[in-house]
Amino acid sequence: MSDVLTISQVNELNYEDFIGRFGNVIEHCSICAAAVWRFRPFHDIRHLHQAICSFVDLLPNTGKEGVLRLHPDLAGRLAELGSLTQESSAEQKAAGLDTMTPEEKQLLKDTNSKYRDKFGFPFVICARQNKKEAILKGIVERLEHSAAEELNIGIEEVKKICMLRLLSIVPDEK
Ligand SMILES: NC(=O)N[C@H]1NC(=O)NC1=O
Repeated sequence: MSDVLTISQVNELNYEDFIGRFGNVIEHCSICAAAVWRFRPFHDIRHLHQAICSFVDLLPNTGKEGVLRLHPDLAGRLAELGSLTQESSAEQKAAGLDTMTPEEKQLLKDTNSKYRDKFGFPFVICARQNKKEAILKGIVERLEHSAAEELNIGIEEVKKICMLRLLSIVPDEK
């Protein structure tokens, strides 16, 4: 199978192959792809994205928190151990998180811990749409929010990450 797919090829995938290709468009959360397979045929990649987002939106808050918890910290332990998923590793690199100074790294680590202590889930941001400076600024600002606000913002970021992961598998035909 080629690296990228057309939407017609997506619509022809059996369940196992669909999960094989889309199981990680939401980090470590293959249930999102499993839940939407029944909605084939998809008109285009946006339609598939919409189906996944609707499934996520229907989760209770505990489920949404769970989705956030499945995300690795940016420049955290898993990154240091080289144990990130391929997708997450590429995204963190795209943001320049692999080229942070020791001071920037420590600041992000400390702020990530504060964030997790306050909200009970990790700070999630679409790394492909933000450079390291914006991420460091963003986390400090978002620490001031309420848990309800952060749950919403975090889930919206997950949806952006999902769209970019989908587009890397099924480039936009327009
Ligand atoms: N914590 C966090 O935001 N992680 C994610 N963000 C992103 O773009 N990829 C991730 O794994």
